[in-house]
Amino acid sequence: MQSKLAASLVPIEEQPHYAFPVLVGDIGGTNARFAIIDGPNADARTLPILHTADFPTIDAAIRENVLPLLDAVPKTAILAVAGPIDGDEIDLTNAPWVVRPKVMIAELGFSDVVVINDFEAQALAVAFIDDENREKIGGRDPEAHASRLVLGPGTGLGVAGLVNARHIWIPVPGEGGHVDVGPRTARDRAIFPHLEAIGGRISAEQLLCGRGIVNIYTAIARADGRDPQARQPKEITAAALEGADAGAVETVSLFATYLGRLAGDLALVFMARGGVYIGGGIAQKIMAALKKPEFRAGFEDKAPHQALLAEIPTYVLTHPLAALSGLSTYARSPMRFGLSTDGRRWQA
Ligand SMILES: Nc1ncnc2c1ncn2[C@@H]1O[C@H](COP(=O)(O)OP(=O)(O)OP(=O)(O)O)[C@@H](O)[C@H]1O
Repeated sequence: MQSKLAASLVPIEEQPHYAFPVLVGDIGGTNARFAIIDGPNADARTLPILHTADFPTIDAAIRENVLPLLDAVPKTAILAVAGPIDGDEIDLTNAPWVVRPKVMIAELGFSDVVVINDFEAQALAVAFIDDENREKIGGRDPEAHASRLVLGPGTGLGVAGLVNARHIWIPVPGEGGHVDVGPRTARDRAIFPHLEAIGGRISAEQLLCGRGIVNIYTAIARADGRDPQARQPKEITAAALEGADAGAVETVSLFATYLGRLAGDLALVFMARGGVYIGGGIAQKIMAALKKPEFRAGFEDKAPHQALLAEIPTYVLTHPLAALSGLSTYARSPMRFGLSTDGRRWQA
């Protein structure tokens, strides 16, 4: 009775319908991942991951390395991008690509192009996730219909909420990766002056992404009076997991603490009793470090709300292509989601 009422409240003309084949794409600052869905009941077939730096434009990447692998030109493209969607030319925040849906329709042969935020796509994935695709790190069982939160360090730091209302899941995108962060402990107060302020402040993304790992590592060295070595994020996390370099070990420990603190703050904002999910490329690679006490301690240490946070479960998303899986579920059954396509859908 209740679900019939809910369905009747969603005007049918507001529920999009997509023609197959549908190409789904997750376009990050470093990696571009695609999958093709041939029909409403077909499995998504994932295509080889491309590096954005290897192609001058997204159109060249699709024309040269996606379309030749397909039996037919996709009718629909649903793309998730790391960047604000405002108009017909969508710039990626951390890469030189520009997504031009009108040009894609004219030159690549698509009839329908939808562009959403990449963490909105992660939120779609979290709506119907199962235990196989997540690893729990602390907390009680989630409340099935309570709000959820997904955040993920990658090339940048993405954040989205996921709210259940009127029996559908509504992703809430935002720029939560750019909130201010500040020092709490004496050690933080020694390290923070050595972090570069941008526009007079330190934002979460300056600590919680690939570049952020390097920033923490460098600031620790400077705080300790050492010249920092130039190292890649993956070299620092590999050295930390081997226990080979004290600066690297502390970097990953602080990264886990800072990620836990931010996740806890945002869980309070969303009252995320449905669970907090850590996506992005880095979390899966440092799972062992996130399972140590620092992450949950940072998450729960929120007086006067420690008891509330202690109950909220945190997970690492272990699906290797979570955003694509969310986009695929959405392409097949958009009516299960409250995803607005206003200003984000272009049709031939
Ligand atoms: N083992 C590792 N440890 C730490 N950082 C890593 C590791 N491997 C890759 N990275 C960093 O992860 C980042 C890439 O993350 P990801 O794979 O999520 O890419 P992306 O989807 O293109 O990013 P985004 O969606 O944030 O733009 C790069 O900054 C890279 O240096």
